[in-house]
Amino acid sequence: MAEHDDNVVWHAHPVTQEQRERLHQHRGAVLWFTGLSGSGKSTVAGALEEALHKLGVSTYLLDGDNVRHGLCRDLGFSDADRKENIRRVGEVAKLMVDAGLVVLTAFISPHRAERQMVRELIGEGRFIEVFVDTPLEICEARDPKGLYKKARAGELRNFTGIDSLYESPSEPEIYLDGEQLVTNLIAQLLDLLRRDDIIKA
Ligand SMILES: Nc1ncnc2c1ncn2[C@@H]1O[C@H](COP(=O)(O)OS(=O)(=O)O)[C@@H](OP(=O)(O)O)[C@H]1O
Ligand SMILES: Nc1ncnc2c1ncn2[C@@H]1O[C@H](COP(=O)(O)OP(=O)(O)O)[C@@H](O)[C@H]1O
Repeated sequence: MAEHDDNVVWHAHPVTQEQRERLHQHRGAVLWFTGLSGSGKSTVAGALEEALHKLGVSTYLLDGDNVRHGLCRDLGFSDADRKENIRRVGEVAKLMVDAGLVVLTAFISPHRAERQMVRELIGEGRFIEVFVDTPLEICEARDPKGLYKKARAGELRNFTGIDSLYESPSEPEIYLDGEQLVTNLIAQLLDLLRRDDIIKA
């Protein structure tokens, strides 16, 4: 892969992030959902986006399943490919935060190192790590896509939680009990966004 070229110079444009944020009447930030497959990332992120949209917040939801159909369609589930997946999504999220959006991302993002990489890329105060903590047994019982069944049968390799590692966040900005009602989880997330002055109280 080509590295950064010294002949490529950053260009500062006249309209700033601050001006875009003023227009949106809220700050730009990323809610980075992480958790096992089936933990509830997409469901909770989708419901939160709906609630924010009703409040007039400009949002965008980046979802692993969807991004892997386009931007990351060339990537699989080896450690190296997962790392590249998260790097690309982190860069896209950064641009969207610069545009002044509240970005929601729903990726397993199983490794601490990659989540830390995105945290540093986005910057403290704008990166909100949301740990959807649902026990493996519950995720496996939910199994909406039948993938755990396939992984247990040996038909799917490197499946997170089965034969590929998930490293739980040690200090997420918010911890969600993935067995609670989705409405309770949304209330907790909206409280956090108001408390951190991302959206208006
Ligand atoms: N081997 C393996 N391990 C984990 N997940 C797998 C695998 N193969 C396919 N899938 C499906 O891909 C979805 C996870 O993609 P992500 O981009 O979120 O993964 S990662 O962050 O790069 O680890 C994940 O979606 P979610 O269930 O929504 O998490 C699965 O449906
Ligand atoms: N808080 C919750 N309580 C009960 N079921 C849930 C909850 N959150 C998600 N689910 C269900 O669990 C399954 C997996 O949710 P999903 O959002 O697809 O997880 P992920 O995106 O983490 O793979 C879906 O069938 C969904 O309806």
